[in-house]
Amino acid sequence: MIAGRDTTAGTLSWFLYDLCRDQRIQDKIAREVREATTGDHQDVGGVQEFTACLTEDAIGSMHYLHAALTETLRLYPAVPSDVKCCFSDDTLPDGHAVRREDMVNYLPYAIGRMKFLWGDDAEEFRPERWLDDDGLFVPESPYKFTAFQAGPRICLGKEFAYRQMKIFAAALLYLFRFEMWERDSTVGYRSMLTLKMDGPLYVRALPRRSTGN
Ligand code: HEM
Repeated sequence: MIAGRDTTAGTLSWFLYDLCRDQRIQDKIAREVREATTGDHQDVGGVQEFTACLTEDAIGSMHYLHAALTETLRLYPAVPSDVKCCFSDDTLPDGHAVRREDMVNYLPYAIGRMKFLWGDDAEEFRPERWLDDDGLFVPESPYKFTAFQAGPRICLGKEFAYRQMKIFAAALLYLFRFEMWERDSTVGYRSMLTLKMDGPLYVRALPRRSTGN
């Protein structure tokens, strides 16, 4: 339940929060979703007609949405801290010696915000950092972007999670524009097994097509 549900649900909450704080990015994703699905035909009807346009190809072509979800996971990794147990005496890449049965924690939350890895704007939500000059998504090494862990025990549901989140986000952003209920309000986090918000996220949902964006 935690692996498959709290992770994606929590990530989508942080994603919505990020988009409420930057309407430019939100509108850009909504445009990409529209172009990839219904194109110029803006009046496809309701959610059922829209989801019929969400083909494999359409979802696969949403590079900016993919980048925005990845950027959300960089800043708000669903598993913010992960613990491992050493099978044998070893030396970590930085020269640190560990002994058999030592516990080692790594912190995707901290790693995702390190300036020496991500640049001076590491704390900024900027999906563009994941795109090449043609707007195509460029993945990072899982040893740098650690939200899904790395190596043989990397998250088994990673591709499924992206697909699920992209479908959900695309439907929401095609139909609605979201803004914070109280302008400029912020939320903090509670670090549990997964990264939770420390309170409710109050947002306002406005029908998007009537806004022209
Ligand atoms: C945003 C979504 C998700 C994130 C960030 C995430 C992250 C992770 C992380 C960090 C681990 C490694 C935990 C550890 O062993 O220390 C993991 C493992 C795993 N995840 Fe996910 N996960 C997500 C969604 C999902 C979904 C949707 C599923 C299933 C449909 C899933 C299935 C699994 C499974 C089965 C493992 C264990 C893999 C193994 O030990 O070989 N995850 N995930």
